Amino acid sequence: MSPEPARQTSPEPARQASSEPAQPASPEPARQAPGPEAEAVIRVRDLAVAFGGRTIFSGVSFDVRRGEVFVILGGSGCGKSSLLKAMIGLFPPAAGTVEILGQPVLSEDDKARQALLRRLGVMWQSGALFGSMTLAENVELPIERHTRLPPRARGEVARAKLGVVGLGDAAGRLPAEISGGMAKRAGIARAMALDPPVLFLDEPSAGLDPITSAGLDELIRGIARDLGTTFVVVTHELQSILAIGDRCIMLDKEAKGMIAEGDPRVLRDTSEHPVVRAFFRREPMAERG
Ligand SMILES: Nc1ncnc2c1ncn2[C@@H]1O[C@H](COP(=O)(O)OP(=O)(O)OP(=O)(O)O)[C@@H](O)[C@H]1O
Repeated sequence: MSPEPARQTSPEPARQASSEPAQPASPEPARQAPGPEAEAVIRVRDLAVAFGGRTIFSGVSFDVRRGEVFVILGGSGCGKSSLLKAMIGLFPPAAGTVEILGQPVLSEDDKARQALLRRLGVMWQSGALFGSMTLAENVELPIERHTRLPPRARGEVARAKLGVVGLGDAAGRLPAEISGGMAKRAGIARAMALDPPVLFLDEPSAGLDPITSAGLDELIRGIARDLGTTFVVVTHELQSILAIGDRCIMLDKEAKGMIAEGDPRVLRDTSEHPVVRAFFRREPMAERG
């Protein structure tokens, strides 16, 4: 796989003059998001998902641009995880198409489909590590399955990936010997094992305390910035959305579709949609329906 072009980064914010009062650290990205001119690495068009005749959502269309952190958000049960699964072709949608890296995810050509899947890294919310294997062995698994690298080289790649997520010293530990935050990091390292240009993360902060969650957000932003990886992240953690998201879409259970798209900070500050406002401002919603 050819290396991805480096992410365009914004210059560091100017240092404050010493006479200015210290500002609290902003949770918001201090970097330039890829603009509309950036290539779309994912194109979702008119997507609908239904289970047993029940439509979860329909008419969902958006692009994910190269190098951005794209967030799928919305309340419980609106179909975020189902959208993620449909995007990577785990099941056929009721309608619509998804193209990733210029290829349809549900290509009839099985070889092409497998080759595309190999280029996508996925970390599931429930994506537990294998308990009997060390972290390094867990990360080695996809390398062993999909490459012909000899064991020693596999081990080196696995340790390098663990180094990227700050677990270089924990390569020999078992999952039971590490914290929940470390396990998420190890899951990201495993998802990165084959250097995917696109990483999908399903609820990465679920079950983490706010400080550990903020550390994970930093990691995601760092990988996007330094390696140019494109992220698609499902989450309903407001802090995370504002910290990592370049752009987002919001799904809604009642609308059975998308109710907002854009920069999450702009949506927070300007959206007139009652559900979007309630979500970003943590306002209670009146009963709907
Ligand atoms: N394989 C399936 N078969 C039948 N129904 C399903 C299946 N997967 C999901 N659903 C239903 O689809 C709806 C959306 O589920 P989904 O998990 O995609 O929502 P979500 O927004 O990710 O929710 P949460 O934030 O609670 O994880 C739910 O009503 C769920 O029960």
